[in-house]
Amino acid sequence: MVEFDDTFRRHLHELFVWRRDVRRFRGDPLPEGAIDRLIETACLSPSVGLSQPWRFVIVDDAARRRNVIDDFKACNADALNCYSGDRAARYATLKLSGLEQAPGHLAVFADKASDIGHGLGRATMPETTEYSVVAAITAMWLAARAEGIGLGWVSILNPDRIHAILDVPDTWKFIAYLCIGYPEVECDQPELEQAKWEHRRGANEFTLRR
Ligand SMILES: Cc1cc2c(cc1C)N(C[C@H](O)[C@H](O)[C@H](O)COP(=O)(O)O)c1[nH]c(=O)[nH]c(=O)c1N2
Repeated sequence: MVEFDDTFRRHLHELFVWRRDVRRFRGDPLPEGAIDRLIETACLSPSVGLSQPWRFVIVDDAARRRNVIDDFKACNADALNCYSGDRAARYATLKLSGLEQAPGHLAVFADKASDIGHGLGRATMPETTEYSVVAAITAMWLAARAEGIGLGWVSILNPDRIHAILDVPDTWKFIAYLCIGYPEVECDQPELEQAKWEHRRGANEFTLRR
């Protein structure tokens, strides 16, 4: 039996407050096995029918990393073109990935064809497979922060292109590309809020009572 006391709860809350999406990484490498440890923690996450549909690809190959960075640049240029005026000018100043600096690159997929879990919970909501993978990424994000390691989620990518670059099975759906490394700074405020792109709103704005 494990009990969590008030001190732990306070620290846990601090972990939620101080977890950040990190795009600015220091150059120093991650300790040996750090990404493997994060993956092991991620595998403790809830998953529909205990299907554990998460699939991880540690991307170390320099040519594949370069191709991912090139894809990000192309997608980010396209995204910029979707804005105009002041919003476009502001978008252009944002740093939206740490792909070039991050010592760790980790792609995460959802295996849509796996029999693990025997389909339990997925019949009416097949998208619960993807939800399970996102739950695992969240666990990894927090576990990383607890070790002082920063994680940045990059979605400004073309999923088909990432599939081809990483040469993974067709049944794997691309969920996330994660940059992992030590952050340049720690902060309790989202970078997009600091950049005045958007501000964080409170729970009352998103909660209904019926
Ligand atoms: C599914 C998904 C996809 C993305 C993100 C997040 C999530 C959940 N975020 C990070 C996002 O901007 C960030 O979480 C919010 O701005 C809130 O900041 P904190 O995470 O609290 O620091 C993100 N950030 C970024 O710079 N480039 C990106 O492509 C993405 N993509």
